[in-house]
Parts: sequence; structure tokens; C-alpha cells
Amino acid sequence: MAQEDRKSAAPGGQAARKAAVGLLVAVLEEGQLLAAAVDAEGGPLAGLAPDDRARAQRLASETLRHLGPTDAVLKPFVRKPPPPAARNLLRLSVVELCHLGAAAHGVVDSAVSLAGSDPATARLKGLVNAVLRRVAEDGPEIWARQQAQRLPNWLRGRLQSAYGGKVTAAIEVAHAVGAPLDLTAREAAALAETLGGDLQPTGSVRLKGSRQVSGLPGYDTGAFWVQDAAAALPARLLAAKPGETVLDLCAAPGGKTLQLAAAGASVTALDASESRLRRLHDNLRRTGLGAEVVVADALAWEGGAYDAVLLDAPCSATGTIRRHPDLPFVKQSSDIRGLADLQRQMLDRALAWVKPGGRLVYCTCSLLPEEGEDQIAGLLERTPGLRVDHDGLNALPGLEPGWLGPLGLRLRPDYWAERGGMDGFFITLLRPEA
Ligand SMILES: C[S@@+](CC[C@H](N)C(=O)[O-])C[C@H]1O[C@@H](n2cnc3c(N)ncnc32)[C@H](O)[C@@H]1O
Repeated sequence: MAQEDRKSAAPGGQAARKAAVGLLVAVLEEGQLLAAAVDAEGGPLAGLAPDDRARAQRLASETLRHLGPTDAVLKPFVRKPPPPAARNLLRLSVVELCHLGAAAHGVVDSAVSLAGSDPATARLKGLVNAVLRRVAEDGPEIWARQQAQRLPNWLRGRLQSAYGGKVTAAIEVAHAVGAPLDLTAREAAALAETLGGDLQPTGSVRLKGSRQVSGLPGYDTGAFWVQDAAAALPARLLAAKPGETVLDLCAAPGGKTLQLAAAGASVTALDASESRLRRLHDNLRRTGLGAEVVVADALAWEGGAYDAVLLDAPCSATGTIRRHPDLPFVKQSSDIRGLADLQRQMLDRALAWVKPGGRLVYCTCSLLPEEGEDQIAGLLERTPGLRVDHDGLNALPGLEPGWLGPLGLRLRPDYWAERGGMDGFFITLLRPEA
């Protein structure tokens, strides 16, 4: 979290802290995705100034990222779990005290004043005060003994089967660290220099600390767009050439569309979500890039024939938990089967739209083999003549040994730990029989 948040965690910023508690209640007690709670009309962020909105989101995310350690700190001091609003106010305060290093008197005073200002918590002012005074004294020591927050059992078990216990623990550590800000740029080296960022071996520009993206030089002229370093690889792997026709399936909000269009391809960007496509249009406008945009269900669309197809299929998004720490609390094991079925149908359709001699890139921001390797194993089995293009995969710059498997590229959040990690992804390049 940014230095300014550490300083401002308390006492000021009451509106942001109150809103952060509202976001925590929405995610943890009502099962809403954080993004939905953030955008909800009349929701916890309604009427807040942009700075407070951003701060509330950061505080809520940081609390979700450390919920296990937070509850471990509270446990000795809270005999009976208090009602939701008070419980989440206490959690937020523990994170401010033990993780963000805010001054104890400021955190305690502002929590007590917040509790008093809400009829749902007013009668618990005394409890909030008593608990937080004890946390201020003993909490940091308990916090220091905690391990990174564990994933829910259904996901932890799947990751342990796929990667083993040690890797799963390393992934949990990476989730607790969070994610840096990565940019994809038209001129990456020049942008890295202008912004004081680090040019990554795979071509992305990584910035340190939290920055307001729309205030960065080059934002208005579309010199870059925000995209995790791992998420930038599928379009790099597709390596579109000027004039080629490329279908970007499941395209919104359009990070990959922008890469393909910037490479000079004639891009058709398809997505079922009109609201997400509005963001794609905004991105095209800002960058001055062009694409034909289609609102359609990929399973119902009649399609066409393309030199290349990129399918970034809807998935569990378990590779993005470091950015979206609410996911483990909202997603369920039962979601996976339906998603895997959708991915299988989409793969078959996407392949049918590849011209003879063309190529298909498939990717998901998932850590689960069911949504990655297993999909490709199944597709190869039911499609005679189809092959994984290992030469194409090997030609990607910046890959490290061990990332490439027989079916494609497996990326995990614990990779590049010293650089700040990367999102989890499965990415592969397929060529049908010519
Ligand atoms: C992983 S996101 C795509 C991210 C995007 N490729 C990018 O780089 O910005 C998956 C997308 O699939 C879309 N989607 C889900 N079901 C779909 C369907 N049946 N047909 C078309 N798009 C669908 C969602 O609206 C969502 O935008």
C-alpha cells in the first residue's frame, strides 16, 4: 500500500474509513464482489470524492488481503463475534494498527467515533474502544507471528493437487503482497524512462508505489494502457502482423484488443457485455486505435474466417486474487464446472473461425488446470491435426525455464517474486492442420 495511505490511515479520512467498512460488509457478509459494491448506486461509496473512493477501496482490499491474520489478532480480545458493522470496523482498525503502522490513539479514537455515529454500532462504542486498546498493545506482536492468509479449502486443495503444498503457500504469500502497476506501452523503453518505471523482460513497464494512472504523462495521448505483465503475453504470443485479420473473442475491456490493433492488425473485438464494451470504446478513443466492435454471445454468433483468433475465455479469475482479494470470499467451487463447460464450447467455436494455416491463442487468468491445461488436452484429443506451436511459445521474450509445459505457458503469482510477482495465467498457441 502507498506511503500516503500509511500516513493517512488515521485519524483523518473518516468518510473513506466508513465507506471501507461498508465495502467489507458487502463482500464478507452479503457475498458481493468488491467491484459490484464499488459501482452500486447508493452503495458504500455513493457521494464520496474521488480521493476518498480510491482510499476506501484500498483500505477494504488491504483488509481482505489480511483477513486471516486480522481475525487471529482479534480472537483473544473478542469473546462473542459482534454484529457485522462492528466486526468489520474492528477488522479495518486492526489492519491500520498492525499492518499499516498508523498511530494507535488516532485509530482507536476514529474507530470509536465511527462506531458512535452509526445507529447499528452506537451501543458497541465501549466494546470497540476496549478491544482496540488491547489490540494496540498486544496486536502487533500477534500479527508478526501470523502466516499469510490461507485460501478457502476448496481452492487450496485444488492448488495443492496441481502444484504441491510449498507452491500453494508461496502463492498465498504473493496474494498478501498485492500487485504493482503494470503498463503496456507503444514505446516501452521510452515510457519506462519518462515514468521512472522498470522495463520487464517480457516488455511491460512496471511502476513502483500507487500512482494515479490518469495523471501520468502519456495517458491522454494513449501512449500506454494498464495491463498486468502476464495479461500482456497472449497478444504478444499471437504476434499479429499489419493487415492480418484477428478476432479477439471475449475482448472487453480491451487490453488485448489495443495490443492487436497497435500491431496493425484489422481487429474484430467481440464481447457479450455492453457495459464492459463501453470501456473498450473509451480505451480505443483514448489511444486513437481502431477495431470493429461486436456485442454478441460467442456461442450464438455466426462468426467468420480470420488469420488468427485470440480467446481470453471467462474463468474463475483465480490468477488475479492478488488484485481482487475479494474473490476467495465470493467465488465457490461449484462455479468451476459451468465455466469449464463454457470454455470447452468456446474453444470449439473459436477454432472453427481460424482460416487454414492460421492460429489460435487460448488463455485464462485462472490457476486451475481445469480451465487451462485440461481444456487444451481435451481439445487436442477431439481435434485431429491440431498441435501446440512450441516454437512460437519458445520465441516469446523474457520467459524463464519452467514456465513452459507441454500444453502451454503456466504463469503463477509466486513467479518474479523479487520483481513484484505477476497474475496467474494459462496461455497457449495452437495451429490447426493447414
Ligand atoms: C477475461 S474477460 C476478458 C478480458 C479482455 N480480453 C481484456 O484483455 O481486456 C472475459 C470476458 O468474457 C466475456 N464473456 C463472457 N461470456 C461471454 C459469451 N458467452 N460471449 C462473449 N463474451 C463473453 C465477459 O463479458 C468478459 O468481458
